[in-house]
Amino acid sequence: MRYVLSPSILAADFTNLGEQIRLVEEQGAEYLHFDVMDGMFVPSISFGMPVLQSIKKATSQLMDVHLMVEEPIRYVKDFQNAGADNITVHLEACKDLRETIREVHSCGLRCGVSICPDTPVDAVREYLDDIEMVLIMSVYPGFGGQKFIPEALKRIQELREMIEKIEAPVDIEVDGGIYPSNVREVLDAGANVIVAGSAVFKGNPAENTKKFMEILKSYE
Ligand SMILES: O=C(CO)[C@@H](O)[C@H](O)COP(=O)(O)O
Repeated sequence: MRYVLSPSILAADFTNLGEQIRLVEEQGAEYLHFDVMDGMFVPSISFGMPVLQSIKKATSQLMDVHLMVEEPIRYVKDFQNAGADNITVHLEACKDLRETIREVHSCGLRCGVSICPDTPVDAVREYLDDIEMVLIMSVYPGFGGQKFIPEALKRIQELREMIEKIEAPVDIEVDGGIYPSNVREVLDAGANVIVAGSAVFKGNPAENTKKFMEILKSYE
């Protein structure tokens, strides 16, 4: 299994974004997590296609786009054109999740399905044969800098067992409140893609990424 860090630029210093991205890429972060918020599915509004388009030119990292928007199917092509590689949609936000997954795949992109902390893990079971990743939220989506919800660990374990049973090559990404101090618990539970915003970009992004990468490498 590959273990990957996906730094969430929501916590980055936007006056210095290019440089911050360079620092995390240099330390081996293979993905860049791009949180899109619409003010409807979640209360906050973040950024969209023009920002992704600029970032895409500045790095060779994989663009890991997390759409926290109502009816994300409306925006899949736009984010493909802007440079997305993975598109993750929320199960709770889609009228027709199967159609949304088809739309992501028809754009040639990897598809993730995300679930909020109160959505039963079992809700993703019927999609596991059709997607590349499940994103388990370990905070309520909408804001960076929140505290990790410990119940997420059981949910990760449950999902990993489900995935192993059907032998599907599905990544488990976990997002929210992850730091070097608790990332091992998340990995031990069965996650292999780690999103970290504050823990990477607050302080020294290079040093912070290095710490995460040392831990992730020790799992390979
Ligand atoms: O999607 C979200 C929040 O909705 C996350 O990607 C956060 O951006 C993670 O931030 P930290 O909890 O790591 O600060």
